[in-house]
Amino acid sequence: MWRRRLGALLLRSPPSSSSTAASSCQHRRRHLLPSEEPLAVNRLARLFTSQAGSDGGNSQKPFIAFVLGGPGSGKGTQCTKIASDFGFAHLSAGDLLRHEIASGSEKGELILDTIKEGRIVPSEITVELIRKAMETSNANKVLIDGFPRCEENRIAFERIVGREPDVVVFFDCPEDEMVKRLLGRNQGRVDDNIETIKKRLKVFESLNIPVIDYYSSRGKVRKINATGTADEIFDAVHKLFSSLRNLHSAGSDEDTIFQGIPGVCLAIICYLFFLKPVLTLCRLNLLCSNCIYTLCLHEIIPRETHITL
Ligand SMILES: Nc1ncnc2c1ncn2[C@@H]1O[C@H](COP(=O)(O)OP(=O)(O)OP(=O)(O)O)[C@@H](O)[C@H]1O
Ligand SMILES: Nc1ccn([C@@H]2O[C@H](COP(=O)(O)O)[C@@H](O)[C@H]2O)c(=O)n1
Repeated sequence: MWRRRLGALLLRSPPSSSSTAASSCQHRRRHLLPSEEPLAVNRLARLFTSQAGSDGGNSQKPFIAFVLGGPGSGKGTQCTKIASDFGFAHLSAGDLLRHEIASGSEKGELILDTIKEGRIVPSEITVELIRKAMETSNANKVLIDGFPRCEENRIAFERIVGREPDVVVFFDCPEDEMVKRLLGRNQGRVDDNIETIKKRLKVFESLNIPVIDYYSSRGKVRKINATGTADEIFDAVHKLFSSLRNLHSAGSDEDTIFQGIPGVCLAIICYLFFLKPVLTLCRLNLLCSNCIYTLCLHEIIPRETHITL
């Protein structure tokens, strides 16, 4: 796997088409034409890609945004807009669970009872549905809406999917506004009644807020004020995602990422050639053992260690 990653680091990627508490939780680029490639880059690329496999698919890990907020804070509404403007696949944990009920699966009854009670479905079930949906979508940018709802969800995702999110978007909305929105939703949901809504709000406070706090401590949370009209909120969301896209051009359809050129000389050659900054592996500007270690063991170099010239 790390070999594929090494290859991806130096190869140009082709433009892609646009594309309350559960029982368990309660326990708490720019394209280089081949002929134009500078010699040094060519050599380096060969060095890495001679070992790299080609799977012909989306070998990049997807950019993952978790979208959190209380019930009725507008997560689903905003995710639809984000997906449409930024080409994300929108995976709603609640929708996946409701589809599972509708499919007549043997887990359906347990899921329905749990949703009616406003509690959280066992993480293994939800994470497996998300994992399958991610695999099916094969998207390079994924919004996971309404997940993780508790620490158990979060830990199960990290274990089963083997990833942390790139960013966590938190829609911050006052309770009375959320209740008003849910009571007016009119989509026939079994949990849009005042009794269940009160339970969901309690679960949000007791189980979901700690997850948001956890990701805050890791610098991943971007809080959005979720009051105002959906369009007003989306203005802020749009700004946020525009800046994320610029920061991590991962998955951007227009920009080809060219990253991972080790060595300041190569980075300068690339800069002159591409007339744009090139990401380098580390501040030492050498393909030193630390970078190799990071590549091999973690398959990806943390974005925080990338620098632009
Ligand atoms: N900014 C807004 N102002 C008023 N109503 C809104 C706003 N955003 C969404 N709504 C409405 O509020 C209701 C709940 O919105 P939405 O389904 O997006 O919330 P959610 O956070 O996904 O809820 P849940 O967690 O229950 O799925 C919907 O009827 C939606 O049309
Ligand atoms: N990670 C999750 C997400 C949702 N649920 C259950 O589904 C209900 C509805 O979810 P929405 O995101 O559509 O509001 C929610 O109240 C939970 O019962 C879950 O268990 N785990």
